[in-house]
Amino acid sequence: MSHSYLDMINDYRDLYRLKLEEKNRLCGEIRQMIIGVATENGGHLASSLGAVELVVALLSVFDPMKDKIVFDVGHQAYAYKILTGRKDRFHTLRQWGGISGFPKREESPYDHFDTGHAGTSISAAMGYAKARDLLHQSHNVIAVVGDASISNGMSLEALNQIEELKTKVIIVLNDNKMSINFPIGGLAKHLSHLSTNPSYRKMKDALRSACKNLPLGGSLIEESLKKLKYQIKTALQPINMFEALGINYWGPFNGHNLEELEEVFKLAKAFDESVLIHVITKKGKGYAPAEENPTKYHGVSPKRPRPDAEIVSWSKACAECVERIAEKDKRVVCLTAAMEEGCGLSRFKKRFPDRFFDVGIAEEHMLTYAAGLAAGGMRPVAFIYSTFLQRAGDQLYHDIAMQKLPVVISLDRSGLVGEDGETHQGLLDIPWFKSVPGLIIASPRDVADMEFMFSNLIKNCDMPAIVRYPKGDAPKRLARDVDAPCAPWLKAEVLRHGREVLLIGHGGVISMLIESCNKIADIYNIDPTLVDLRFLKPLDLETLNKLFVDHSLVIMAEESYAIGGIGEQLLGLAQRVNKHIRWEHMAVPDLYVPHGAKDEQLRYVGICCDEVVKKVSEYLETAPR
Ligand SMILES: Cc1ncc(C[n+]2csc(CCOP(=O)(O)OP(=O)(O)O)c2C)c(N)n1
Ligand SMILES: CC(=O)[C@@H](O)[C@H](O)COP(=O)(O)O
Ligand SMILES: [Mg+2]
Repeated sequence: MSHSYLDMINDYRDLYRLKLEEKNRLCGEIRQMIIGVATENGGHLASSLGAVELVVALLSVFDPMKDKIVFDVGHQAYAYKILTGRKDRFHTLRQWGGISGFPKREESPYDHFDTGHAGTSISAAMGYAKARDLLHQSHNVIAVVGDASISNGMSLEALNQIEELKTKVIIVLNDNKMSINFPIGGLAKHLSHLSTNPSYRKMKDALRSACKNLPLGGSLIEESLKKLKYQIKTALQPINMFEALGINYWGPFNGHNLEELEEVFKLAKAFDESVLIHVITKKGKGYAPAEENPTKYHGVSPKRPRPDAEIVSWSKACAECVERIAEKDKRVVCLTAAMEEGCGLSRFKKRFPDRFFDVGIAEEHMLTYAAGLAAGGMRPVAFIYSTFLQRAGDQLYHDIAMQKLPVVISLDRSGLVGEDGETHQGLLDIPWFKSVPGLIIASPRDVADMEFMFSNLIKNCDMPAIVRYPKGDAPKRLARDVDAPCAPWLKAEVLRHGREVLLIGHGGVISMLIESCNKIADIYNIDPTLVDLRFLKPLDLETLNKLFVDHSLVIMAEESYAIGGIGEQLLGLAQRVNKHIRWEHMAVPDLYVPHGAKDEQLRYVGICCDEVVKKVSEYLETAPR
């Protein structure tokens, strides 16, 4: 499709040149660009398609060169990127060295706040607004937040404070009646009440008459705003949570009607208090498959050769493993924080609806709810991405581990995650949680060990535990004879008995270390030893100390930050038993790993076979032969 209007304009600054009808056509062209690039590169298709008119109207009324527009999660901001100077680079979306899939300050002066985790936009906008007031500046601050993200704890904490802060923030609530799946809870019901309540008709009429005075400005607008406030208050007699918190509520408006949106944004710009503008949009708008199935098209994967049907994802394998245990053990319940599909739980939900809980975007609540379930005699398994567990660190420590409650955290997307980039990497779970006393941390290399670990944890262990695994496909059996049993509980497993060079790893790096052993043997005629730690807490020091004594070079690899990694902990132990040992820790350095394919990220941080071989060659150059 030719992009005549998109070609006609450089960026948002040229929007004023387009008539309303032309702007609507521009929205169609922007949609086509988003569909084309996200289908190729992967990305958040449905959310961005639903926010096109919202973005065009915002950029027609506000100037992102001075006004601060903060997106919540930021996965709906593709049209914003296209219209703020990245139209010609949009085809590099989420690719290594390309533009990020989320707003990123270092990428553009128009991106005012880095986002990726839900619930941050209102707090950040309030900070921007208060700074503006204290510095006697006069720009506008706008938070764009979805109907599920506004239910996140952080959003509610911010909404609670906003009235007292006596500063003006414009909140655009983008209500498409969807999270990734359907939104849960009382707030979702309240929003649908607000969208359908007839008394809002009166308010919209009042808003419309106030808009008529806009061009005149001055005292007339003052007058009509005063009248507007009174009419809104009377119109909104039925409880409205935002009004109850002292926040002006306007809406609902049609989030695909450019004229209506621009009108209300202009009024909000002239208004002298914080206001929440409730807009109704369709997730996936303009692309029938995404409109029909916004869950499936929330995030689309980059085009890659189809893995063979045999291969199963870690998420699916773990969920099905827990499902089999739940068949026999009625105490087992599964929890997710709005990530049912991502964590592979849809089948569990269908089979055990009474033992499945989607708490919404509420990780903190999920963990302490799981603690209560465990205290009450259940065996909760909380499925959560490593990056999102960062939100619930204290709940894991204070509410679960300290009370020794048997909650199992099924920790998905641990390690490097690929195209979502910095905000979604799973690199902190080991440094943060290996210090939690009494917590078991398991890191299986294959499905066989994962099943052994979940089964033992749920059936025989009254301990809090994490089972961590990476994004992507799970090897059914790796370095394991067909009918060989799993290694003993809490023991490390020597996968290859060799000499001089010792490779240590766990979870997703084991297959790379196996490949490295073969290369080292071929090139240097050295037969390395390879150990799978399997358990990161407690560590199997008995096995490890014996190995440290007998080897002179140790290369320890893990997809975790080096600082606080297991490799850092083991170094001290190794030097105690063999002060001549040479130690190499292959882990993520002290930096944020940008978006791109996972193998590009692994090479960038040096967790790869070539790096292992290089370290062995450097060692051989100096080691006495
Ligand atoms: C703290 C946190 N938990 C979970 C997620 C995963 N996530 C990304 S978008 C999303 C749904 C957001 O729904 P909504 O705010 O309504 O935006 P929409 O996608 O409908 O436009 C979720 C759960 C996240 N980004 N951050
Ligand atoms: C925006 C967001 O946080 C989620 O959509 C996340 O991108 C899902 O990640 P996966 O694609 O790995 O399930
Ligand atoms: Mg939504």
